[in-house]
Amino acid sequence: MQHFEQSVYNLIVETSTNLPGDVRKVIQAAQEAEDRATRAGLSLSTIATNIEMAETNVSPICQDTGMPTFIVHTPVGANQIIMKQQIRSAIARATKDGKLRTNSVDSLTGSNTGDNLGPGTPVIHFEQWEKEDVDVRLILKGGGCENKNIQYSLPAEIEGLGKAGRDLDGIRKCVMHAIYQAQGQGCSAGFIGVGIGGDRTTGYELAKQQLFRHVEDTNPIPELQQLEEYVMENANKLGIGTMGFGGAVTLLGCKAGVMNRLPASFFVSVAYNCWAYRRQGVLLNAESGEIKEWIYPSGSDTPMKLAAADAAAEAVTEQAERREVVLNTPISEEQIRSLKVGDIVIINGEIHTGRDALHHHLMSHDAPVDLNGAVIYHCGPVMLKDEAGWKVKAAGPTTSIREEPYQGDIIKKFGIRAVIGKGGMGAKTLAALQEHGGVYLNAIGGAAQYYAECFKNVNGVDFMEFGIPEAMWHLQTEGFAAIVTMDSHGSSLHAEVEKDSFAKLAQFKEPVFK
Ligand SMILES: O=C(O)C[C@H](O)C(=O)O
Ligand code: SF4
Repeated sequence: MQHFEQSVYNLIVETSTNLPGDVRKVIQAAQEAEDRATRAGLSLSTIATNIEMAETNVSPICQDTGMPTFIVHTPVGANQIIMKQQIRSAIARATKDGKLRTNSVDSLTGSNTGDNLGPGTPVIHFEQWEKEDVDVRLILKGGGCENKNIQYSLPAEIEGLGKAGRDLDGIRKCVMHAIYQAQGQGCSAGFIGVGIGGDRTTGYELAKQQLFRHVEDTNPIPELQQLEEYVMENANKLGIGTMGFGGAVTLLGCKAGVMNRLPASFFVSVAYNCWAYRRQGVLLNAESGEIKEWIYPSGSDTPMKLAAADAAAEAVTEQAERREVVLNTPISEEQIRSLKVGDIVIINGEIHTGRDALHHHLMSHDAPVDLNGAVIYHCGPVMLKDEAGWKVKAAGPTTSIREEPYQGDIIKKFGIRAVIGKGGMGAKTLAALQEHGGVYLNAIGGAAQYYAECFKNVNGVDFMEFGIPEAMWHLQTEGFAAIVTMDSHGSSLHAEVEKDSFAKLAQFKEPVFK
């Protein structure tokens, strides 16, 4: 097994940087289905470009490289203790090389271990089988989409859909609601794994296991095949679209599995995965540990480029028609008040990253830099340091709604004019934007390579003690494009899409499966 560790390292790098062919195909199909002149269409071409960039740069597709979760099948008698040690060293090495973000955080102290190792991380499941080879599969599922997982206990009264019983039709309602409640916050268009039955723990596990299925496969259980087909036919009618901007494509895949349950329990667990659906696998020679074959089609065989170049050309034409405003930091109130939902903003100058730990801190402390007229970017980047200093390796937006309890107060306290993130924010922030004169700018979630290119220099960093993702990075920025989705006049695209999709959810109320 001398090559085992290297093979696992290669698997990690491939999973983080090269989206598999079956996933790429459905993203391409979404591009075809979506009107390219819309916000959703433009976002999909950015996503396609980002997928290509990650492959070329051998850098993370999305900065959130998730909870590394391995499922390993070994021949009887194989030494699992050594395998576990080697998986852990491969994880630490991939982290050091900037292929994974430092994602393992002490839940009590908040300190980041810095190497992705710690109690519970990475997750490794072993299973023995009677074959000769070792099968290692890995999924990197990010925190934003993980937060949109949901579990239902039937029978239940489901918001917008009424009564859901302990039958296939009740399950159908849970799944439709799960897609609705994710809105754009899990970086739609997404994939869902559904686990029917089990207990609360095994139900979620079953849901996540479904994400290891091939996108094109067919469910062998007729009822579940029917369910999957129904969901694929109907989910897009919710109109949530890419990043929750509204649009024709909301869901890219649905896979359901079933297991027995206790008489008293009936759980339906849904694992939501963003478009950055990073999972791969390798079959290894059990003697040498060398890779014999890859389990999922390689992304390199399905280039996004044609589609990306084509769409980019159209996007240029489109941008000529769309209002585009260039803003240099610090930004004045007058400039902000002139912006409306739908405008595209291009930001130049220094901006500052800030997410959960920073927002909490700023509630009761001063800021280390002047934030008057500033732009805060909800982002936890992948950073690497060499002799020349820090470099941004991947830097897409994080889900903004987590900052909802703080954002309005912080905007007013420090005089911030723009907040960049994804998925939108709530009523409290909207009111603060209106009162103080601020905007919320939505960037494309997961497009971490695309945005990393906009950061020309790392001017400085504060709060390194929060760990790399949570630190406050001061970034010299050029040409960062984002869409105004909440303005200073009380308009919010997110509130609109949520309201529209809720109205559309009601069409799925009547029973379908008897
Ligand atoms: O932690 C992050 O960088 C992003 C997260 O995956 C999110 O979707 O909010
Ligand atoms: S930022 Fe979006 S694409 Fe990246 S892990 Fe989170 S949900 Fe997925």
